[in-house]
Parts: sequence; C-alpha cells; structure tokens
Amino acid sequence: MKKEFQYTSETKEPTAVLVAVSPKAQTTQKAEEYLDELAFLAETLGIKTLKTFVQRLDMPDPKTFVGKGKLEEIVAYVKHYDVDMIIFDDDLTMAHSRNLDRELQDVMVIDRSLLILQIFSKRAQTAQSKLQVELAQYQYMLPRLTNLWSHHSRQRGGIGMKGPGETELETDKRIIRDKIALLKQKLSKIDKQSTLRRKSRDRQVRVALVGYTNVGKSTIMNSIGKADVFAENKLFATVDSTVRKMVLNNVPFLLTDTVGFIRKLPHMLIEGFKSTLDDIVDADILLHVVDISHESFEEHIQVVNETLNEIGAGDKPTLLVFNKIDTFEDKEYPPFEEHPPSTIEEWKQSYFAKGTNCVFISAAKKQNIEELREKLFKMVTDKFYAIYPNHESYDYNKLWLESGENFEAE
Ligand SMILES: Nc1nc2c(ncn2[C@@H]2O[C@H](COP(=O)(O)OP(=O)(O)OP(=O)(O)O)[C@@H](O)[C@H]2O)c(=O)[nH]1
Ligand SMILES: [Mg+2]
Repeated sequence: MKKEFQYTSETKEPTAVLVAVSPKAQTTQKAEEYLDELAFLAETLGIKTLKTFVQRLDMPDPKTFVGKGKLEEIVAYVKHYDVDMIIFDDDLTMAHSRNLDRELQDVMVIDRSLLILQIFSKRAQTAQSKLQVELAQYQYMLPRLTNLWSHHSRQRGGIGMKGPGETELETDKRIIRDKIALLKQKLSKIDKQSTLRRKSRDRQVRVALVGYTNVGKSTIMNSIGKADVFAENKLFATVDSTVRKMVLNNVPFLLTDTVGFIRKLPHMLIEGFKSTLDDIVDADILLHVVDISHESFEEHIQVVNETLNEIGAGDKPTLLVFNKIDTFEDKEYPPFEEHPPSTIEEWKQSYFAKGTNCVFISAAKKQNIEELREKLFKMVTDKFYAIYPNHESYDYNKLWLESGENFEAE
C-alpha cells in the first residue's frame, strides 16, 4: 500500500533517497552541492537522507527521469533498505510519475516542488500566506490528479479507460477547480485590504530585505532595529513578510523582512505569493543579502536577481549586503598564479572595482553593522528628501501622525 505524503508526529524519522540528473558540463562538486541543498530542504521537514543518486544526463529521461540502469540500481536499494520516499531534484512530468510509481510500488515518489510546498505550508503563519500556500498546493495537484486516480483504481482492481474511477476523477477535478476559484477570490479580497493598508503608508520610504534563503535576512532585521524576527538555520524560516517601523538619525522608514528565494522555486509559489512579493515590488530600496561564506554565493546572487526581474523588481536602488564574513574561509592557491578572489579583502576589491554598492558584515557577530547602517541611512535619506523636498521645515511628528504609525526611535 502506498504511503500518503503527510507528516505527523510519527515516532520514526522519515527516510529518503535523493535523485538528480547532472548535465555533462557540470562539475561533480556542483552536482553534490545541489544535492546537499535538496537534503537540507528535506532536513527542514525532518526527513533523513539515506543515499543520493546522480546520473550524468543533459536532460532527465522522458520516461523514468533517470535511465534504465540507474533506475534498477535505485529499485534494488529501496528494496533492501527502509526507504519511505524518493525525492527528485526536478519537477516530474505525468509520464515520470506514472512510470516511477509502477517501478517503485511501496515508496512515495515526490519532487522538489512538492517538498518546497510542504515547507511553505508548515511555515505559513498568517491567513494570507496559508491561503497562498493552499492555492499553490491545489494548482500543483490539479494536473497530477489523473495519476493519483489511476493509481487508486489500480489498487482497487479498477480496469479500463472509463468507469467509476473516471467519473470520480472528473468530479474531483471540478471540486479542485472550484476550490482554486474560491481561494483566488478570498485572496483578492485580502489583497485589496493590504493594498489599502499599503496606500496609507504611501509616503513612507520602504526598504526590503531580499536574498537567497538562509543567508541571514531575519538576523539582519533584528540587528538593524529592535525587531524580534524568527531566525533559524533551516530553509524558509520566514514565509510571511514582517514590517518594522524604523528611524535612523531622525529619518523614518519601513523595513520589511521577506521570504527567501531558492533555485527552481516552484512557479506556482511565485504566482501564489505575488501579493506577499508586492512588499518587494513596492519597496524603494532593496537590501540584497548574500551569504559570502557559501561556496556558490555568486550563483545565489544570480538566482535572486533573476527572481527579482521575474516579479518586476529588478531595477531598484540596491545595497548588496555580504553577510557571514565571520565564517568565510580563505582559499589557498599556488603563489603567483592568477586566481579568483580568495579572501574577504580580495572580494571587496573585486566588487568595489565593479562599482557595486556593497558592504561586508557579520550580523551574528555584529561586525561592521555601523557601516551597513550608514550606507542604508544615506540611501533612505536620499529617497526621503526626494519624497519631501521641503524636509527642513518638515514636522516629523506630523508625518508620523499622518501615517498613523508610531515609530520606535532608535
Ligand atoms: N556565522 C554566521 N551565521 C549567521 C550570520 N547571520 C545569520 N546567521 C545564521 O544563519 C542562519 C539563517 O539566518 P536567518 O536570519 O534565519 O536567515 P534568513 O535569510 O532570514 O532565512 P529564511 O527566512 O529561511 O530565508 C541562522 O542560523 C543564523 O543564526 C552571520 O553573520 N554569521
Ligand atoms: Mg528569515
């Protein structure tokens, strides 16, 4: 009997095998690092990774994701060990799921998107983000229903193309479509309310913390102001945006902590979280946080920039905040050989040379936070003066009253 994909407080830690394909041009190190990230996603849900399988393929095999030989290897492993699920690093097509289900009878077959959806659903706090995740889950489920049903009817000994299973499938599809419509309706109502709320804040300078997941956005939020935001060494600790009122040297602004990005973020999540992501779209200034101690931080910058472009926030004044300098490890290269930057100092030179507006800090160890504040202050002030050209004569008390906000003085 196939196990259901749900997490209860079971006594046993669920176990998984991870599977990825890696293009020939990709280094082994890169492939391993991607799988580490997938294992970290699984770990965030309390799933223990037992083994990983990588196959060198430019594209997943259209029938079974990996080739025949590799699949046999996986099936043999699964038969031998206590494996609850197999997690694939890419989205599975209908054909993949169908064929894999057949080969891997007793094991749950899931993909990266489903894993991320599950994390989001555990992390969602507000009514809005809960609805957004639910919507994304139904959207994920709809095209996959046929598979679920064919599996179901096979188990009940169902046969043929038509019959009760088929009708029930149609009914289920309709129910889910109705659900999707209803959720969209509810969300658009909330959306209107938050647009109104945002409008009332219209004359505030807005700053948003953005970046790859787990880079330290929430920690920075806590160290810039007095906020107390949930920070944890897990992926997607923050799913809901948190807005804080701040004042730096008498200039008020709003600082928003936002949901982190990741490679291959499921599209329905970007779609579903549009209104949460509006906090980024509406921001005047972005603090793009980067974990410089991560092997692939430059690729992370690229993923974040691509996602920002996708949601229409790619061209905002941005301060690149290189965080975690305390855990950065210098790289050794043979002397006198040309090499990429290998120390924080060299990275600084390289980014300064490119003319990037950036700062290097450790939020956890409170290193260089003053410089971050100064740079941020300059950007906020420029924007503030642009909104309030007559700022010298401006009555700040009046501004705070007008906005209906109470600012915490720094
Ligand atoms: N060594 C070190 N660790 C840090 C630093 N800043 C944050 N961390 C740690 O990195 C982990 C992630 O920090 P968060 O602030 O939750 O990161 P985030 O970007 O908000 O993550 P998501 O909300 O999941 O996207 C936590 O374990 C932090 O303690 C730093 O400067 N140095
Ligand atoms: Mg966070």
